Amino acid sequence: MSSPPTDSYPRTPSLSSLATSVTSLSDSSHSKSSLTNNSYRFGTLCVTTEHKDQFGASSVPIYQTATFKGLPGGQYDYTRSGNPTRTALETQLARLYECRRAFAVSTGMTALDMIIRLVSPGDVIIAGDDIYGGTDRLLTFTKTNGGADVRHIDMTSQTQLDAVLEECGTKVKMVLIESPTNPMLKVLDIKRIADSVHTASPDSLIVVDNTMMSPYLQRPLNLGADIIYDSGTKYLSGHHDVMAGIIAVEREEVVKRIAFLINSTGTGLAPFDCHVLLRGLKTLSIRMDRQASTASMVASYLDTLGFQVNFPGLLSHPGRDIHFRQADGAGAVLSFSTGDVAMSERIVGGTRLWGVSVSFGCVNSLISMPCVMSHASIAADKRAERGLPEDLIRLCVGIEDPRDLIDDLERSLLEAGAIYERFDESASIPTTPTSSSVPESAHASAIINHAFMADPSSAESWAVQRAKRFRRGGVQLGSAADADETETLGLELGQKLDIQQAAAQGQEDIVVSAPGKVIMFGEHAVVHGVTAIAASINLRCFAILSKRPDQCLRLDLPDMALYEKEWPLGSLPWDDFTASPLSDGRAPAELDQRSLKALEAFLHDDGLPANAHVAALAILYLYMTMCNHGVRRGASYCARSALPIGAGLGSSASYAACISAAFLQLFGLLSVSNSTSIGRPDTTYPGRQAINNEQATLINEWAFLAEKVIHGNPSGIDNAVAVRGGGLTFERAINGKSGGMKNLQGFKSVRLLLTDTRVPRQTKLLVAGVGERMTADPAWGTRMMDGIQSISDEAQALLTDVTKSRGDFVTGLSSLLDRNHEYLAELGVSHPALELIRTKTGSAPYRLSTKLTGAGGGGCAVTLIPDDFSTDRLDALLTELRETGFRPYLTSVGGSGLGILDAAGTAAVDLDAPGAGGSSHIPLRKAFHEVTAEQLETWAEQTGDWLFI
Ligand SMILES: Nc1ncnc2c1ncn2[C@@H]1O[C@H](COP(=O)(O)OP(=O)(O)O)[C@@H](O)[C@H]1O
Ligand SMILES: C[C@@](O)(CCOP(=O)(O)O)CC(=O)O
Repeated sequence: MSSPPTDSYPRTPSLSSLATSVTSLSDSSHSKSSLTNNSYRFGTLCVTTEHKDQFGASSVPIYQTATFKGLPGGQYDYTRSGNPTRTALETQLARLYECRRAFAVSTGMTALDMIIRLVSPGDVIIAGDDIYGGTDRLLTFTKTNGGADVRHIDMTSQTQLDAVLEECGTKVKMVLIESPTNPMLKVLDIKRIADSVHTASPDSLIVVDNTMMSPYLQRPLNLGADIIYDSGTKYLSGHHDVMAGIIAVEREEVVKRIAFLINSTGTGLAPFDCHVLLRGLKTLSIRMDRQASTASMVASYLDTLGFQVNFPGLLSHPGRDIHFRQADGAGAVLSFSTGDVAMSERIVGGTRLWGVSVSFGCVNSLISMPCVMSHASIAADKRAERGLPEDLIRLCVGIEDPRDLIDDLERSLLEAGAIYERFDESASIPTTPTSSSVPESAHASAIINHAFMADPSSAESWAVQRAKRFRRGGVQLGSAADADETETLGLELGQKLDIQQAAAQGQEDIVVSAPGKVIMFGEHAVVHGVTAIAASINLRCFAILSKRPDQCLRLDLPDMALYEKEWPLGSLPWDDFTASPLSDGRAPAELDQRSLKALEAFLHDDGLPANAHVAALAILYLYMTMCNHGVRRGASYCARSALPIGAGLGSSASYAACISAAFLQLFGLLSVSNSTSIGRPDTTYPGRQAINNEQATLINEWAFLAEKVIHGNPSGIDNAVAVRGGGLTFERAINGKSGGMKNLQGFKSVRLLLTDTRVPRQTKLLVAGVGERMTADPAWGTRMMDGIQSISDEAQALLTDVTKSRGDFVTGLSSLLDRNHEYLAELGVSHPALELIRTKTGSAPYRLSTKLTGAGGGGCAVTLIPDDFSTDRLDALLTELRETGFRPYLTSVGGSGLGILDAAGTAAVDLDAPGAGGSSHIPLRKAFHEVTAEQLETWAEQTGDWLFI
């Protein structure tokens, strides 16, 4: 086997000539020596070299010299042609590859370049269709620059191979293969390919890229290959600190030609790099063992999660049997598809321990998306043609503790919405060496760690058990028929989860509601410190929040142009979102402008109307702020309002109160129980006072924050009413005033007509407009504010004066309404439509008092209906208003504030079901979506017991 090099290629001197004091282990370099592969096993070969030097150096010295002195005929003259450090490395590589001769060149691509130069123009090279991007690039260059004719085929297909062999016959001079392939991990039958190619074209060289396996796991020269090349940058060196390429050859004539090319082109590996590679080789087998066993765990983990995993170690791998016939292990590279490029990008970007990097074989684990990284040089259409999925993720497993690697991957998968947690008990996590049952001492934990690592099968089953805690998110689109039967929680790519099953798994829904309001006196002025008087109305906003085990947030806002959005949590702009709750979970006093901007930028180009945009913004702002308390929780949230929106009846505040109460519960910052619902004084809302004052304050503070997102500079009155209910006076803490609110009972018996002009307007702009006018003319502003304050004072007195007759009370209130409206008109917030309603309601035969309510500029007018106002007249008025195009609502005021559905009493009711009224149970969320706006109130009442503030 050992045949000394001849003069036709660079001299490769005997190392023994350098030794003076060390017993020679070999008398010939680049040969299988007395320390043969038969004598020692691979791991031993790795750490024993044939090197000997004149001083007995234990480690191969670095001959950092370009030239060697001496007369012609010496063993070395010029490092391009040969260098003792390179000789030592090449000798070692030849032992590991069990070959006649190994060469070390500057990179793996250099190795391929040297090999490709062995063919001539017109020759045919057959290459696989799943090859490294750099290989593809070099082959394309060869093909397009008058070199060989390159044919890419699926090398797993004997038919395709036979077809090219048949067509090209002996013109086939080289076949390039890799097994397993990179990155699809397809397995090729090396022996079968070598045999059929050699039969069809005996001169053809079978070239195997063995980088994925290294000589430790696979030695293709024994399978009929002629040349092996290996990127030494990968497993051979193992630390990503050197670049190198290896060519291993058995046939002597090939040895000569390769040696000639390397010498001629000067591509031999530099001495220092040879030294680094030699050092890396010592740990090759031990690294590979660890990396491969962890890779097996990771592959089983991902496979159990339900991903399409490519790894020859998996029982399901189609090439498994062939692989284990020709290789000693499955290796440490695997790939998997998620079904969605963006999701894959999030997974790759979300890992911390797995480094995002090209290449593989390092002691550190790496993650990449081949299509945008290592294989980006292959054109997209070619990638598609060759079946390389754009969403493919490649994992190159290192030597870290496998549990940390799985922890890191799992977190990223969760954050990307690729998996979500199951809640069924059968999926409990197995006891692991890191669990709390493990003794604390360092010694004990070392023993357990050792046992864990030393038993690959138990480690693998640990990984499988662990994966069973999760379900896969994304893809797996259900059929249209499925869609009717299961409730789509809107997982990004249509993953379906039966809501009843979800409920059975403990994912109960949170249902909340909050009332709208009518401002009787003091709107706008309240922003500037004047007392306002307001009361809740019996039209409410409702919201349902379903906890989701996956890491996604979904918003359904049917009232906002059917706004439907879903985001994997990992895709939200966390980096720039720094707002967080106070340490006790309370709301920060002010909006964090940076966080708000980040969210605005995130939602910026969603192409939706501004009101939908701001509605989503409010939810996301509260949600992300609460998340920054410590934990991110997936949820689907849907809000619907029985209130007219943007009509001045506090739809935004009731909406904000719902967001607050729902998400506070999601994050466990609020939990209410009906055990406190003592007293139940209000017969309409049996659970009244079940939510205590402290909880009401918490909800109100968060609701105010959401109102700020929607309104910019609200006074806080709307959300105070939406949360507290009833009637109240409200003063903003501004201009040195302490601010506060007081309950008022007087409204309870008042009948109001609210007439929606249906003229859209924006509170934010109207409030800002008044502010600007006041700044421009402070004296005018003061006059306005003082006037409105005195109206509020009079109204307060009236509402609390128990001595007043009912008639005087109503008349007094009516005149205050008229006076207040005049001020509002002077503030510039009325509208012709509002004035028309005033005219209609104020003229004969009705003679009623009306004012605008809320921000004005359109929106609603409020008309006081005296107790003795006849039904006929009222009907006539309603008809007239409707015919004019307005939308009148008769309402009572002073109802309950924020309510939470008592989970214990939860039952979904289908109002349309035969014999409805509670008998037919359908998923809560589904019912919530399906009932009409008018049915919402009834649906809510029938659904269960409500707890109120
Ligand atoms: N049911 C709802 N769904 C989504 N967003 C809502 C809902 N109700 C209110 N909003 C938000 O509040 C805004 C209305 O606020 P605003 O103009 O002050 O009117 P209002 O006087 O009714 O509070 C809407 O544009 C939207 O952003
Ligand atoms: C105009 C204002 O006084 C009341 C809110 O009006 P509206 O319900 O958003 O139309 C503003 C505020 O108090 O924040």
